[in-house]
Amino acid sequence: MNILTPQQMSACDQETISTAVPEILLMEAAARGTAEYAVEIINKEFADCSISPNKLKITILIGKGNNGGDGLAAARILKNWGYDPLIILACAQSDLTGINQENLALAKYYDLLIKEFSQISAENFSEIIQSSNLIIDALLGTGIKGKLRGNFKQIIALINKNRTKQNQQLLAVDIPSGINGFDGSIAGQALQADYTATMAAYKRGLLLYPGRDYSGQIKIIEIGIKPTTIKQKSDGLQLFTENDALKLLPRRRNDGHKGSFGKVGILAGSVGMTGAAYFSSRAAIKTGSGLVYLLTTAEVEQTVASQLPEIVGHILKAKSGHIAETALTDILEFSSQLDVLAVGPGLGQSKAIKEIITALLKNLKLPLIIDADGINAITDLNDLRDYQGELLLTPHPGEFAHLIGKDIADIEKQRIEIARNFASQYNLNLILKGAATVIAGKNQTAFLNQTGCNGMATAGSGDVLTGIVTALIGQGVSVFEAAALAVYLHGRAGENSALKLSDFSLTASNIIDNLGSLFKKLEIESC
Ligand SMILES: NC(=O)C1=CN([C@@H]2O[C@H](COP(=O)(O)OP(=O)(O)OC[C@H]3O[C@@H](n4cnc5c(N)ncnc54)[C@H](OP(=O)(O)O)[C@@H]3O)[C@@H](O)[C@H]2O)[C@@H](O)CC1
Ligand SMILES: [K+]
Repeated sequence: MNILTPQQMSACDQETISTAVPEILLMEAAARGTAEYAVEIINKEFADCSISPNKLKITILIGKGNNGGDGLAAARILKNWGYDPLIILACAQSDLTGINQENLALAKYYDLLIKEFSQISAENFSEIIQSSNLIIDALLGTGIKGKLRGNFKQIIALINKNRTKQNQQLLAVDIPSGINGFDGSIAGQALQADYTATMAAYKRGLLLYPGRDYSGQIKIIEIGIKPTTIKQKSDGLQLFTENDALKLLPRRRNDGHKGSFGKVGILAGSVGMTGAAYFSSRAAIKTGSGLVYLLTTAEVEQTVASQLPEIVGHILKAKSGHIAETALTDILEFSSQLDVLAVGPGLGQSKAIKEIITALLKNLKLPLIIDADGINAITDLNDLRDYQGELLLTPHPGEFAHLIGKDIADIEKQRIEIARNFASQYNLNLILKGAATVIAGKNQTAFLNQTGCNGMATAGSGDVLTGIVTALIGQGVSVFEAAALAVYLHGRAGENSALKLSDFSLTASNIIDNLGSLFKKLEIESC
Protein backbone atom coordinates (compact mmCIF):
# COMPACT_ATOMS: atom_id res chain seq x y z
CA MET A 1 0.00 0.00 0.00
CA ASN A 2 1.57 3.27 -1.16
CA ILE A 3 2.57 6.02 1.24
CA LEU A 4 2.76 9.49 -0.31
CA THR A 5 4.31 12.83 0.51
CA PRO A 6 2.01 15.89 0.25
CA GLN A 7 3.77 16.83 -2.98
CA GLN A 8 3.16 13.39 -4.49
CA MET A 9 -0.49 13.52 -3.40
CA SER A 10 -0.88 16.93 -4.96
CA ALA A 11 0.69 15.63 -8.19
CA CYS A 12 -1.94 12.83 -8.22
CA ASP A 13 -4.73 15.37 -7.68
CA GLN A 14 -3.40 17.65 -10.41
CA GLU A 15 -2.96 14.89 -12.98
CA THR A 16 -6.46 13.55 -12.32
CA ILE A 17 -7.98 17.03 -12.55
CA SER A 18 -6.07 18.04 -15.68
CA THR A 19 -6.80 14.80 -17.55
CA ALA A 20 -10.32 13.80 -16.54
CA VAL A 21 -12.09 14.71 -13.33
CA PRO A 22 -13.28 18.24 -12.45
CA GLU A 23 -11.75 19.36 -9.13
CA ILE A 24 -15.17 19.82 -7.51
CA LEU A 25 -15.98 16.13 -8.19
CA LEU A 26 -12.80 15.03 -6.43
CA MET A 27 -13.70 17.25 -3.51
CA GLU A 28 -17.24 15.86 -3.49
CA ALA A 29 -15.85 12.31 -3.32
CA ALA A 30 -13.54 13.32 -0.45
CA ALA A 31 -16.48 14.93 1.35
CA ARG A 32 -18.79 11.98 0.82
CA GLY A 33 -16.18 9.57 2.14
CA THR A 34 -15.65 11.81 5.15
CA ALA A 35 -19.41 12.05 5.82
CA GLU A 36 -19.77 8.26 5.54
CA TYR A 37 -16.91 7.78 7.98
CA ALA A 38 -18.54 10.31 10.33
CA VAL A 39 -21.76 8.28 10.30
CA GLU A 40 -19.79 5.07 10.93
CA ILE A 41 -18.13 6.75 13.94
CA ILE A 42 -21.47 8.07 15.21
CA ASN A 43 -23.04 4.61 14.97
CA LYS A 44 -20.09 3.04 16.74
CA GLU A 45 -19.47 5.63 19.44
CA PHE A 46 -22.91 7.03 20.21
CA ALA A 47 -25.25 4.08 19.67
CA ASP A 48 -25.56 3.52 23.44
CA CYS A 49 -26.07 7.20 24.31
CA SER A 50 -29.51 7.36 22.68
CA ILE A 51 -28.80 10.75 21.08
CA SER A 52 -30.99 11.09 17.99
CA PRO A 53 -29.21 12.31 14.80
CA ASN A 54 -30.71 15.80 14.90
CA LYS A 55 -29.76 16.22 18.59
CA LEU A 56 -26.20 15.07 18.08
CA LYS A 57 -23.93 18.11 18.18
CA ILE A 58 -21.56 18.15 15.21
CA THR A 59 -19.15 21.04 14.81
CA ILE A 60 -17.16 21.34 11.60
CA LEU A 61 -14.14 23.64 11.60
CA ILE A 62 -13.22 25.03 8.23
CA GLY A 63 -9.95 26.52 6.94
CA LYS A 64 -9.37 28.60 3.83
CA GLY A 65 -7.83 25.92 1.61
CA ASN A 66 -9.18 22.77 -0.03
CA ASN A 67 -9.14 20.92 3.29
CA GLY A 68 -11.77 23.39 4.39
CA GLY A 69 -13.62 22.80 1.10
CA ASP A 70 -13.81 19.08 1.93
CA GLY A 71 -15.27 20.00 5.31
CA LEU A 72 -17.88 22.38 3.85
CA ALA A 73 -19.09 19.76 1.39
CA ALA A 74 -19.13 17.05 4.11
CA ALA A 75 -21.24 19.35 6.30
CA ARG A 76 -23.79 19.75 3.50
CA ILE A 77 -23.93 15.97 2.91
CA LEU A 78 -24.45 15.30 6.63
CA LYS A 79 -27.22 17.92 6.71
CA ASN A 80 -28.95 16.21 3.80
CA TRP A 81 -28.73 12.92 5.72
CA GLY A 82 -30.63 14.35 8.70
CA TYR A 83 -27.83 15.70 10.90
CA ASP A 84 -27.57 19.33 11.90
CA PRO A 85 -23.90 20.36 11.87
CA LEU A 86 -22.61 23.78 12.82
CA ILE A 87 -19.93 25.24 10.54
CA ILE A 88 -17.28 27.49 12.03
CA LEU A 89 -14.99 29.24 9.54
CA ALA A 90 -11.46 30.13 10.60
CA CYS A 91 -11.54 32.96 8.05
CA ALA A 92 -14.10 35.41 6.69
CA GLN A 93 -16.64 34.01 4.23
CA SER A 94 -15.28 36.42 1.63
CA ASP A 95 -11.76 34.90 1.98
CA LEU A 96 -12.91 31.62 0.41
CA THR A 97 -12.20 31.28 -3.31
CA GLY A 98 -12.93 28.93 -6.21
CA ILE A 99 -14.60 25.62 -5.38
CA ASN A 100 -14.48 26.44 -1.67
CA GLN A 101 -16.66 29.51 -2.31
CA GLU A 102 -18.97 27.28 -4.42
CA ASN A 103 -19.26 24.81 -1.55
CA LEU A 104 -20.00 27.69 0.83
CA ALA A 105 -22.85 28.78 -1.45
CA LEU A 106 -24.21 25.20 -1.49
CA ALA A 107 -24.01 25.02 2.31
CA LYS A 108 -26.05 28.23 2.52
CA TYR A 109 -28.57 26.92 0.00
CA TYR A 110 -29.17 23.89 2.25
CA ASP A 111 -29.61 26.17 5.28
CA LEU A 112 -26.55 25.15 7.27
CA LEU A 113 -25.71 27.29 10.25
CA ILE A 114 -22.44 29.11 9.49
CA LYS A 115 -20.37 31.23 11.90
CA GLU A 116 -17.02 32.94 11.59
CA PHE A 117 -14.54 32.38 14.40
CA SER A 118 -13.73 36.09 14.62
CA GLN A 119 -17.37 36.83 15.42
CA ILE A 120 -17.61 34.38 18.32
CA SER A 121 -16.16 35.13 21.75
CA ALA A 122 -13.51 32.75 23.06
CA GLU A 123 -15.92 31.83 25.84
CA ASN A 124 -18.70 30.99 23.42
CA PHE A 125 -16.31 29.01 21.18
CA SER A 126 -15.12 27.06 24.23
CA GLU A 127 -18.70 26.18 25.13
CA ILE A 128 -19.40 25.01 21.58
CA ILE A 129 -16.35 22.72 21.69
CA GLN A 130 -17.22 21.38 25.14
CA SER A 131 -20.75 20.48 24.07
CA SER A 132 -19.84 18.95 20.68
CA ASN A 133 -20.25 15.22 20.28
CA LEU A 134 -18.39 15.10 17.00
CA ILE A 135 -15.78 17.66 15.97
CA ILE A 136 -14.76 17.49 12.33
CA ASP A 137 -11.39 19.09 11.74
CA ALA A 138 -11.11 20.59 8.24
CA LEU A 139 -8.85 23.48 9.22
CA LEU A 140 -5.55 22.51 7.63
CA GLY A 141 -4.61 19.56 5.45
CA THR A 142 -1.54 18.67 3.46
CA GLY A 143 -1.07 22.32 2.45
CA ILE A 144 0.30 23.36 5.85
CA LYS A 145 3.60 25.25 5.72
CA GLY A 146 5.75 26.12 8.74
CA LYS A 147 4.47 26.95 12.20
CA LEU A 148 0.81 27.82 12.78
CA ARG A 149 -0.05 31.37 11.72
CA GLY A 150 -2.95 33.77 12.22
CA ASN A 151 -5.89 32.63 14.31
CA PHE A 152 -5.17 28.89 13.74
CA LYS A 153 -2.90 28.94 16.77
CA GLN A 154 -5.73 30.26 18.97
CA ILE A 155 -8.38 27.99 17.45
CA ILE A 156 -6.32 24.83 17.92
CA ALA A 157 -5.29 25.85 21.44
CA LEU A 158 -8.94 26.48 22.39
CA ILE A 159 -10.08 23.16 20.94
CA ASN A 160 -7.34 21.28 22.78
CA LYS A 161 -8.15 23.08 26.02
CA ASN A 162 -11.89 22.46 25.83
CA ARG A 163 -12.09 18.92 24.55
CA THR A 164 -13.91 16.58 26.85
CA LYS A 165 -13.35 12.89 27.30
CA GLN A 166 -16.99 11.93 27.52
CA ASN A 167 -19.23 11.56 24.48
CA GLN A 168 -16.89 13.35 22.16
CA GLN A 169 -14.89 12.25 19.14
CA LEU A 170 -12.69 14.18 16.77
CA LEU A 171 -12.51 13.23 13.10
CA ALA A 172 -9.69 14.82 11.11
CA VAL A 173 -10.13 15.39 7.40
CA ASP A 174 -7.06 14.10 5.53
CA ILE A 175 -4.64 14.81 8.40
CA PRO A 176 -5.03 16.32 11.87
CA SER A 177 -4.53 20.09 11.65
CA GLY A 178 -1.05 21.09 12.75
CA ILE A 179 0.63 17.87 11.58
CA ASN A 180 3.06 18.12 8.71
CA GLY A 181 2.13 15.55 6.06
CA PHE A 182 5.75 15.05 5.02
CA ASP A 183 7.46 14.13 8.25
CA GLY A 184 4.82 13.98 10.98
CA SER A 185 6.26 16.98 12.83
CA ILE A 186 4.01 19.40 14.73
CA ALA A 187 3.58 23.01 13.65
CA GLY A 188 3.73 24.23 17.26
CA GLN A 189 0.40 22.62 18.17
CA ALA A 190 -1.89 20.06 16.59
CA LEU A 191 -5.33 18.57 17.04
CA GLN A 192 -5.52 15.12 18.56
CA ALA A 193 -7.79 13.06 16.33
CA ASP A 194 -9.62 9.91 17.34
CA TYR A 195 -10.15 9.15 13.67
CA THR A 196 -8.69 10.40 10.39
CA ALA A 197 -10.32 10.14 6.97
CA THR A 198 -7.38 10.46 4.60
CA MET A 199 -7.82 10.92 0.87
CA ALA A 200 -6.67 8.32 -1.70
CA ALA A 201 -3.51 7.10 0.10
CA TYR A 202 -1.60 7.25 3.39
CA LYS A 203 0.39 10.44 3.87
CA ARG A 204 3.79 9.94 5.46
CA GLY A 205 3.05 12.35 8.29
CA LEU A 206 0.18 10.17 9.49
CA LEU A 207 2.52 7.23 10.02
CA LEU A 208 5.68 8.91 11.30
CA TYR A 209 6.03 10.08 14.88
CA PRO A 210 4.87 12.33 16.45
CA GLY A 211 2.13 12.58 13.77
CA ARG A 212 1.16 8.92 14.27
CA ASP A 213 0.19 9.69 17.86
CA TYR A 214 -2.26 12.36 16.65
CA SER A 215 -3.96 10.46 13.83
CA GLY A 216 -6.06 7.91 15.69
CA GLN A 217 -7.72 5.27 13.54
CA ILE A 218 -6.99 5.98 9.89
CA LYS A 219 -9.34 5.19 7.01
CA ILE A 220 -8.37 5.70 3.39
CA ILE A 221 -11.13 7.34 1.35
CA GLU A 222 -11.24 6.34 -2.29
CA ILE A 223 -11.87 9.57 -4.23
CA GLY A 224 -11.43 8.48 -7.84
CA ILE A 225 -7.69 8.76 -8.30
CA LYS A 226 -6.54 5.77 -10.34
CA PRO A 227 -4.23 3.31 -8.56
CA THR A 228 -1.87 3.58 -11.56
CA THR A 229 -1.59 7.33 -10.99
CA ILE A 230 -0.80 6.81 -7.32
CA LYS A 231 1.80 4.18 -8.17
CA GLN A 232 3.38 6.34 -10.83
CA LYS A 233 3.64 9.45 -8.63
CA SER A 234 4.84 7.58 -5.53
CA ASP A 235 8.51 6.96 -4.79
CA GLY A 236 7.85 3.27 -4.03
CA LEU A 237 7.52 3.60 -0.24
CA GLN A 238 4.98 1.02 0.92
CA LEU A 239 3.17 0.26 4.14
CA PHE A 240 3.74 -3.39 5.07
CA THR A 241 0.29 -4.88 5.72
CA GLU A 242 -1.19 -8.12 6.96
CA ASN A 243 -1.92 -9.04 3.34
CA ASP A 244 1.79 -8.71 2.56
CA ALA A 245 2.54 -10.94 5.53
CA LEU A 246 0.06 -13.58 4.39
CA LYS A 247 1.58 -13.61 0.91
CA LEU A 248 5.15 -13.92 2.16
CA LEU A 249 4.81 -16.41 5.00
CA PRO A 250 6.72 -19.52 3.90
CA ARG A 251 4.53 -22.48 2.97
CA ARG A 252 5.66 -25.49 4.96
CA ARG A 253 5.74 -28.62 2.84
CA ASN A 254 4.13 -31.67 4.40
CA ASP A 255 7.00 -33.83 3.19
CA GLY A 256 9.61 -31.42 4.53
CA HIS A 257 12.39 -32.54 6.88
CA LYS A 258 14.50 -30.46 9.19
CA GLY A 259 17.00 -29.72 6.43
CA SER A 260 14.27 -28.23 4.26
CA PHE A 261 13.31 -25.64 6.87
CA GLY A 262 16.70 -24.05 6.97
CA LYS A 263 20.08 -24.72 8.51
CA VAL A 264 20.72 -21.42 10.19
CA GLY A 265 23.76 -20.21 12.08
CA ILE A 266 23.83 -17.62 14.83
CA LEU A 267 27.20 -16.26 15.87
CA ALA A 268 26.45 -14.65 19.20
CA GLY A 269 27.18 -14.30 22.90
CA SER A 270 30.07 -13.58 25.22
CA VAL A 271 30.65 -13.51 28.95
CA GLY A 272 27.81 -11.57 30.62
CA MET A 273 25.77 -11.53 27.40
CA THR A 274 24.36 -15.01 27.27
CA GLY A 275 20.82 -13.67 26.95
CA ALA A 276 21.41 -12.23 23.46
CA ALA A 277 22.49 -15.65 22.18
CA TYR A 278 19.55 -17.31 23.90
CA PHE A 279 16.90 -14.89 22.58
CA SER A 280 18.09 -14.93 18.97
CA SER A 281 18.42 -18.75 18.93
CA ARG A 282 15.05 -19.33 20.59
CA ALA A 283 13.27 -16.89 18.27
CA ALA A 284 14.78 -18.70 15.26
CA ILE A 285 13.53 -22.04 16.58
CA LYS A 286 10.07 -20.61 17.28
CA THR A 287 9.92 -19.16 13.74
CA GLY A 288 10.23 -22.59 12.19
CA SER A 289 13.95 -23.18 11.59
CA GLY A 290 14.82 -26.82 11.01
CA LEU A 291 18.26 -26.56 12.59
CA VAL A 292 19.67 -23.71 14.62
CA TYR A 293 23.44 -23.81 15.15
CA LEU A 294 24.68 -21.51 17.87
CA LEU A 295 28.31 -20.59 17.23
CA THR A 296 29.66 -19.31 20.52
CA THR A 297 32.01 -19.78 23.45
CA ALA A 298 31.86 -22.96 25.57
CA GLU A 299 30.46 -21.08 28.57
CA VAL A 300 27.67 -19.44 26.63
CA GLU A 301 26.83 -22.67 24.83
CA GLN A 302 26.51 -24.54 28.10
CA THR A 303 24.15 -22.00 29.61
CA VAL A 304 21.99 -21.60 26.50
CA ALA A 305 21.78 -25.37 25.86
CA SER A 306 20.61 -25.93 29.44
CA GLN A 307 17.62 -23.64 28.76
CA LEU A 308 17.18 -24.47 25.10
CA PRO A 309 18.11 -28.05 24.28
CA GLU A 310 16.76 -27.62 20.73
CA ILE A 311 19.87 -25.70 19.62
CA VAL A 312 22.96 -27.39 18.20
CA GLY A 313 25.98 -25.80 19.76
CA HIS A 314 29.21 -25.22 17.89
CA ILE A 315 31.89 -24.20 20.32
CA LEU A 316 34.45 -21.65 19.21
CA LYS A 317 37.86 -20.76 20.59
CA ALA A 318 37.56 -18.01 23.19
CA LYS A 319 39.73 -15.56 25.08
CA SER A 320 38.64 -13.81 28.29
CA GLY A 321 35.04 -14.86 27.73
CA HIS A 322 34.84 -13.53 24.16
CA ILE A 323 35.12 -15.31 20.82
CA ALA A 324 38.78 -15.22 19.83
CA GLU A 325 40.29 -14.12 16.54
CA THR A 326 41.68 -17.65 16.17
CA ALA A 327 38.10 -18.93 15.77
CA LEU A 328 37.91 -17.31 12.33
CA THR A 329 38.91 -20.31 10.18
CA ASP A 330 36.46 -22.51 12.06
CA ILE A 331 33.61 -20.00 11.52
CA LEU A 332 34.38 -19.70 7.79
CA GLU A 333 34.52 -23.48 7.33
CA PHE A 334 31.40 -24.10 9.37
CA SER A 335 29.44 -21.46 7.43
CA SER A 336 29.81 -23.45 4.21
CA GLN A 337 27.06 -25.87 5.36
CA LEU A 338 24.63 -23.10 6.40
CA ASP A 339 21.77 -21.45 4.49
CA VAL A 340 22.13 -18.17 6.39
CA LEU A 341 24.34 -16.73 9.11
CA ALA A 342 23.40 -14.05 11.66
CA VAL A 343 26.26 -12.33 13.44
CA GLY A 344 26.26 -9.94 16.34
CA PRO A 345 23.93 -10.40 19.31
CA GLY A 346 25.93 -10.09 22.52
CA LEU A 347 29.35 -10.53 20.91
CA GLY A 348 30.75 -7.60 22.88
CA GLN A 349 33.24 -5.16 21.46
CA SER A 350 36.79 -6.24 20.84
CA LYS A 351 39.55 -6.13 18.25
CA ALA A 352 38.93 -9.82 17.58
CA ILE A 353 35.28 -9.19 16.69
CA LYS A 354 36.32 -6.41 14.30
CA GLU A 355 38.78 -8.77 12.60
CA ILE A 356 36.15 -11.50 12.37
CA ILE A 357 33.46 -9.23 10.90
CA THR A 358 35.89 -7.85 8.33
CA ALA A 359 36.95 -11.35 7.31
CA LEU A 360 33.36 -12.62 7.08
CA LEU A 361 32.44 -9.70 4.82
CA LYS A 362 35.41 -10.41 2.58
CA ASN A 363 35.05 -14.19 2.38
CA LEU A 364 31.46 -15.36 2.74
CA LYS A 365 28.79 -15.54 0.05
CA LEU A 366 25.73 -16.81 1.93
CA PRO A 367 22.95 -14.48 3.17
CA LEU A 368 24.53 -12.62 6.07
CA ILE A 369 22.72 -10.68 8.80
CA ILE A 370 24.75 -8.28 10.89
CA ASP A 371 23.21 -6.99 14.10
CA ALA A 372 24.17 -5.18 17.30
CA ASP A 373 27.86 -5.62 18.22
CA GLY A 374 28.43 -6.95 14.71
CA ILE A 375 27.41 -3.54 13.35
CA ASN A 376 29.62 -1.73 15.83
CA ALA A 377 32.52 -3.85 14.57
CA ILE A 378 32.24 -2.79 10.92
CA THR A 379 35.39 -0.82 10.15
CA ASP A 380 35.10 -0.01 6.46
CA LEU A 381 31.78 0.72 4.75
CA ASN A 382 33.25 -0.38 1.42
CA ASP A 383 33.37 -3.94 2.78
CA LEU A 384 29.56 -3.82 2.86
CA ARG A 385 29.28 -2.83 -0.79
CA ASP A 386 31.76 -5.51 -1.81
CA TYR A 387 30.00 -8.36 0.02
CA GLN A 388 29.50 -11.23 -2.43
CA GLY A 389 26.07 -12.35 -1.18
CA GLU A 390 22.91 -10.80 0.21
CA LEU A 391 23.55 -8.63 3.22
CA LEU A 392 21.15 -7.35 5.88
CA LEU A 393 22.04 -4.86 8.60
CA THR A 394 19.62 -4.36 11.51
CA PRO A 395 20.75 -1.28 13.45
CA HIS A 396 18.84 0.80 15.96
CA PRO A 397 19.33 4.54 15.47
CA GLY A 398 22.33 4.65 17.84
CA GLU A 399 24.17 1.87 16.01
CA PHE A 400 23.28 3.41 12.66
CA ALA A 401 24.50 6.86 13.78
CA HIS A 402 27.80 5.29 14.84
CA LEU A 403 28.08 3.39 11.56
CA ILE A 404 27.48 6.36 9.24
CA GLY A 405 28.95 9.10 11.44
CA LYS A 406 25.78 11.19 11.89
CA ASP A 407 23.79 12.38 14.90
CA ILE A 408 20.82 10.28 16.03
CA ALA A 409 18.60 13.40 15.88
CA ASP A 410 19.54 14.02 12.23
CA ILE A 411 18.76 10.40 11.37
CA GLU A 412 15.38 10.56 13.11
CA LYS A 413 14.39 13.68 11.17
CA GLN A 414 14.89 11.87 7.86
CA ARG A 415 14.86 8.21 8.77
CA ILE A 416 13.18 7.13 5.52
CA GLU A 417 15.51 8.99 3.15
CA ILE A 418 18.69 8.16 5.03
CA ALA A 419 17.84 4.46 5.29
CA ARG A 420 16.89 4.20 1.61
CA ASN A 421 19.93 6.08 0.38
CA PHE A 422 22.29 4.03 2.52
CA ALA A 423 20.79 0.72 1.34
CA SER A 424 21.05 1.80 -2.29
CA GLN A 425 24.54 3.23 -1.95
CA TYR A 426 25.95 0.09 -0.33
CA ASN A 427 23.80 -2.38 -2.25
CA LEU A 428 22.35 -4.03 0.84
CA ASN A 429 19.18 -4.47 2.87
CA LEU A 430 18.61 -2.47 6.02
CA ILE A 431 16.23 -2.56 8.95
CA LEU A 432 16.41 0.83 10.66
CA LYS A 433 14.66 0.10 13.93
CA GLY A 434 12.59 2.51 15.98
CA ALA A 435 9.02 3.76 16.07
CA ALA A 436 7.99 3.31 12.43
CA THR A 437 10.81 0.95 11.47
CA VAL A 438 12.05 1.42 7.92
CA ILE A 439 12.98 -1.61 5.83
CA ALA A 440 15.10 -0.48 2.90
CA GLY A 441 16.36 -2.61 0.05
CA LYS A 442 18.45 -2.14 -3.04
CA ASN A 443 17.22 0.22 -5.77
CA GLN A 444 15.23 2.38 -3.31
CA THR A 445 12.63 -0.31 -2.50
CA ALA A 446 11.28 0.35 0.99
CA PHE A 447 8.59 -0.57 3.49
CA LEU A 448 7.42 1.31 6.55
CA ASN A 449 6.22 -0.84 9.43
CA GLN A 450 3.39 0.11 11.77
CA THR A 451 3.21 -2.87 14.11
CA GLY A 452 4.74 -2.87 17.57
CA CYS A 453 4.40 -0.93 20.80
CA ASN A 454 6.55 0.92 23.30
CA GLY A 455 6.80 -2.12 25.55
CA MET A 456 9.07 -3.64 22.93
CA ALA A 457 11.80 -1.16 23.75
CA THR A 458 13.25 -3.69 26.16
CA ALA A 459 16.47 -5.68 26.49
CA GLY A 460 16.66 -8.62 24.10
CA SER A 461 13.88 -7.42 21.79
CA GLY A 462 16.35 -6.74 18.96
CA ASP A 463 17.92 -10.19 19.39
CA VAL A 464 14.46 -11.71 18.96
CA LEU A 465 14.05 -9.84 15.67
CA THR A 466 17.39 -11.18 14.47
CA GLY A 467 16.28 -14.72 15.23
CA ILE A 468 12.98 -14.26 13.38
CA VAL A 469 14.55 -12.84 10.22
CA THR A 470 17.27 -15.48 10.22
CA ALA A 471 14.67 -18.24 10.37
CA LEU A 472 12.60 -16.73 7.54
CA ILE A 473 15.62 -16.45 5.25
CA GLY A 474 16.49 -20.05 6.12
CA GLN A 475 13.03 -21.05 4.90
CA GLY A 476 13.57 -19.44 1.52
CA VAL A 477 12.06 -15.95 1.87
CA SER A 478 14.16 -13.36 0.01
CA VAL A 479 16.34 -11.27 2.31
CA PHE A 480 14.47 -7.98 1.75
CA GLU A 481 11.04 -9.55 2.11
CA ALA A 482 12.14 -11.58 5.12
CA ALA A 483 13.34 -8.36 6.74
CA ALA A 484 9.96 -6.66 6.26
CA LEU A 485 8.01 -9.75 7.31
CA ALA A 486 10.15 -10.26 10.40
CA VAL A 487 9.66 -6.67 11.55
CA TYR A 488 5.91 -7.02 11.02
CA LEU A 489 5.68 -10.33 12.93
CA HIS A 490 7.94 -9.13 15.73
CA GLY A 491 5.67 -6.08 16.16
CA ARG A 492 2.46 -8.09 16.10
CA ALA A 493 3.80 -10.60 18.62
CA GLY A 494 4.84 -7.69 20.83
CA GLU A 495 1.42 -6.03 20.55
CA ASN A 496 -0.28 -9.28 21.48
CA SER A 497 1.98 -9.69 24.52
CA ALA A 498 1.27 -6.10 25.61
CA LEU A 499 -2.47 -6.72 25.35
CA LYS A 500 -2.13 -9.50 27.88
CA LEU A 501 0.65 -8.12 30.07
CA SER A 502 0.83 -4.33 29.50
CA ASP A 503 3.65 -2.39 27.88
CA PHE A 504 5.34 -2.08 31.27
CA SER A 505 5.77 -5.78 31.84
CA LEU A 506 6.54 -6.90 28.30
CA THR A 507 9.82 -8.82 27.96
CA ALA A 508 11.78 -10.27 25.06
CA SER A 509 10.69 -13.77 26.14
CA ASN A 510 7.03 -12.71 25.95
CA ILE A 511 7.52 -11.66 22.32
CA ILE A 512 8.85 -15.12 21.49
CA ASP A 513 6.06 -16.76 23.53
CA ASN A 514 3.48 -14.98 21.37
CA LEU A 515 4.92 -16.05 18.02
CA GLY A 516 3.10 -19.39 18.08
CA SER A 517 -0.42 -17.97 18.46
CA LEU A 518 0.37 -15.31 15.84
CA PHE A 519 1.47 -17.93 13.28
CA LYS A 520 -1.68 -19.92 14.09
CA LYS A 521 -3.87 -16.85 13.47
CA LEU A 522 -2.12 -16.02 10.20
CA GLU A 523 -2.32 -19.65 9.06
CA ILE A 524 -6.09 -19.62 9.63
CA GLU A 525 -6.47 -16.30 7.81
CA SER A 526 -4.48 -17.51 4.83
CA CYS A 527 -6.80 -20.53 4.33
N1 LIG B 1 -6.29 19.35 -4.72
C1 LIG B 1 -7.44 18.69 -4.77
O1 LIG B 1 -8.09 18.69 -5.74
C2 LIG B 1 -7.94 17.97 -3.62
C3 LIG B 1 -7.52 18.27 -2.32
N2 LIG B 1 -8.13 17.75 -1.27
C4 LIG B 1 -8.01 18.36 0.05
O2 LIG B 1 -7.22 19.51 -0.04
C5 LIG B 1 -6.23 19.55 0.97
C6 LIG B 1 -5.06 20.30 0.48
O3 LIG B 1 -5.57 21.55 0.13
P1 LIG B 1 -4.66 22.83 -0.01
O4 LIG B 1 -3.51 22.52 -0.86
O5 LIG B 1 -5.54 23.93 -0.41
O6 LIG B 1 -4.10 23.03 1.46
P2 LIG B 1 -4.79 23.10 2.91
O7 LIG B 1 -4.30 21.96 3.65
O8 LIG B 1 -6.23 23.31 2.83
O9 LIG B 1 -4.08 24.38 3.52
C7 LIG B 1 -3.92 25.55 2.76
C8 LIG B 1 -4.40 26.72 3.57
O10 LIG B 1 -3.78 26.72 4.81
C9 LIG B 1 -3.09 27.92 5.04
N3 LIG B 1 -1.87 27.61 5.77
C10 LIG B 1 -0.81 26.90 5.34
N4 LIG B 1 0.08 26.78 6.32
C11 LIG B 1 -0.44 27.41 7.40
C12 LIG B 1 0.04 27.63 8.71
N5 LIG B 1 1.21 27.16 9.11
N6 LIG B 1 -0.74 28.32 9.55
C13 LIG B 1 -1.92 28.81 9.16
N7 LIG B 1 -2.42 28.66 7.91
C14 LIG B 1 -1.67 27.96 7.05
C15 LIG B 1 -2.87 28.52 3.70
O11 LIG B 1 -2.84 29.89 3.87
P3 LIG B 1 -2.01 30.83 2.88
O12 LIG B 1 -0.63 30.27 2.79
O13 LIG B 1 -2.73 30.75 1.57
O14 LIG B 1 -2.08 32.15 3.53
C16 LIG B 1 -4.10 28.02 2.94
O15 LIG B 1 -5.18 28.86 3.17
C17 LIG B 1 -5.97 18.12 1.29
O16 LIG B 1 -5.46 17.97 2.59
C18 LIG B 1 -7.35 17.50 1.10
O17 LIG B 1 -8.09 17.63 2.30
C19 LIG B 1 -9.18 16.78 -1.46
O18 LIG B 1 -10.36 17.51 -1.52
C20 LIG B 1 -9.04 16.01 -2.74
C21 LIG B 1 -8.95 16.92 -3.89
K1 LIG C 1 -7.50 18.57 8.88
